[in-house]
Amino acid sequence: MGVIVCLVAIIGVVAGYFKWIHSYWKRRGIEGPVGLPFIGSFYDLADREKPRGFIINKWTKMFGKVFGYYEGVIPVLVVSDLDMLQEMFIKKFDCFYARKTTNLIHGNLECSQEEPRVNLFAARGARWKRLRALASPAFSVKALKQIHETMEDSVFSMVDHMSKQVNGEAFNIHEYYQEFTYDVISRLAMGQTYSEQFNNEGVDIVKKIFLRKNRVYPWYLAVMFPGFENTIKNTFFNHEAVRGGDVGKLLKFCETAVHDRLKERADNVEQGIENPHNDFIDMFLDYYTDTNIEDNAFGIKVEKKVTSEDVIGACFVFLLAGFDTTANTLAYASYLLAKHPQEMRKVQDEIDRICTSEHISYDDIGKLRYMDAVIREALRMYPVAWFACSRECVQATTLGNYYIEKGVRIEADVRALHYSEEIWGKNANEFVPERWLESSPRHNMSWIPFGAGPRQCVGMRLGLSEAKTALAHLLRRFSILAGPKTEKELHLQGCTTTSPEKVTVHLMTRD
Ligand code: HEM
Repeated sequence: MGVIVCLVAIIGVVAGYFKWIHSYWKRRGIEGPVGLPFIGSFYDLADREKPRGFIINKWTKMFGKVFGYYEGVIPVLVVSDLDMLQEMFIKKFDCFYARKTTNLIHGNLECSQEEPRVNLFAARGARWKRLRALASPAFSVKALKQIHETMEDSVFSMVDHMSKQVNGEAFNIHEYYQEFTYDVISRLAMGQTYSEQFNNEGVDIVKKIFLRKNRVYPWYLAVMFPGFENTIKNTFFNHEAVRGGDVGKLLKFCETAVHDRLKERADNVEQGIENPHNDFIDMFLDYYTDTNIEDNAFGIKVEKKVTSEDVIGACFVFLLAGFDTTANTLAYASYLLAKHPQEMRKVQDEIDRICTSEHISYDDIGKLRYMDAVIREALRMYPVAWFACSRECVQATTLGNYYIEKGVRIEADVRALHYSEEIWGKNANEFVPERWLESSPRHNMSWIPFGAGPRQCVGMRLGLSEAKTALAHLLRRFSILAGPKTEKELHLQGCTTTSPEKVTVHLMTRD
């Protein structure tokens, strides 16, 4: 009897504690969904078949431009107020330099003992600053011009593969884009020598990583007990939601590539051969050190040095980020163009006018204004990485009239911004590339598919030039058309980025 009373008392205290935690927003006069006991809204937001962006947007419609929910015990504020976002992403970056982590279960991301292998996407503070400084040169205009030929070669290969579908049955064009973007990033980042589309084992692995489920017990534990995230990570290390399964396979692949390269480079030095600069691994390894790096405090100059763990982390994140986002962007743009043949012909006319030789140069791509408008509009209607447009408060401050405590996580409702009639007018729900050709001024937080501020997507220029080069070559030879099998509405999936399950179109020779 005594044991039962004790148990009931403990359960009562624990339940009371969680209930109190889940009154955080109410105590501050901020509305929002309370969610389930213990896990808050985590369950709703971890449905692979109903991406979180849609759920959050449904709540914005109910509660307004600023509301709060709970990810387990962590209070999360959702914002679609333009000025508050400007403050968070740009003006008060020093208070929000950490991204809210929703992709892997981590230890302390600022501590190299807990997280020796951190990557640019997840890193925080001084570690992030150092990795960003190392990565940025690879994405400069100069660097993109240098790699344009390699990327274009992968485009030729993609168009060749796709041409087998010409004038035939409807097919899933997304698969071809996934092969293409993985090919490009493997060549740029990992030193893959030739195009290997439809022959690359990595594609299946990265596809599965993006389709992982978050409704798994390590995640439930991590959101209920965030203070023990490192212990949870170590206890369930080999779980597919942590560092096992396909994540483990991809990490192993990057690990082998980096260790092999280190050996190759050491051999070169011994034989007096100059080390090459073939890919991102070489670029990073130019700054290699085999001693541990102590990052300085945030804001202080950080030395440009990397460990092998840093390079493995970089390869991992580039393979993932470079693959999925651009393939999805291409798939969405193709879907919209297939459904809007007039707009597709306008893109084709522009390509015919500007791209007059066999190769399409980086500079030609920059002149395709209508194409640029189409891609921007596709990313407005289908922002692929809205989960990443988030931050964690690392130093208490205010946003607008709201006091924000350290540890509060903040998420932009990108869909609310991108579909706002206040911003885009009455036709916000329609595909209208022309809106990008007008010079009407808009708040710079109105369109944030690449995020904003110092942590804006480092690969933005690469992703855009890749998507435009691929579409320019494809549409110059073929037309993408909708047919009876084309989806009326795309089925979108994913717990992190938002991918279409498939995009079914026809490819036809041009009249
Ligand atoms: C159309 C394509 C792409 C889209 C829509 C996209 C979107 C995004 C978004 C929304 C963020 C978060 C930004 C923020 O927090 O403010 C991000 C970050 C990032 N992206 Fe992209 N991305 C794309 C292509 C790429 C490519 C091609 C690469 C690399 C090869 C890449 C690598 C990264 C990395 C490393 C970060 C983290 C940057 C940091 O925290 O400093 N992305 N991306």
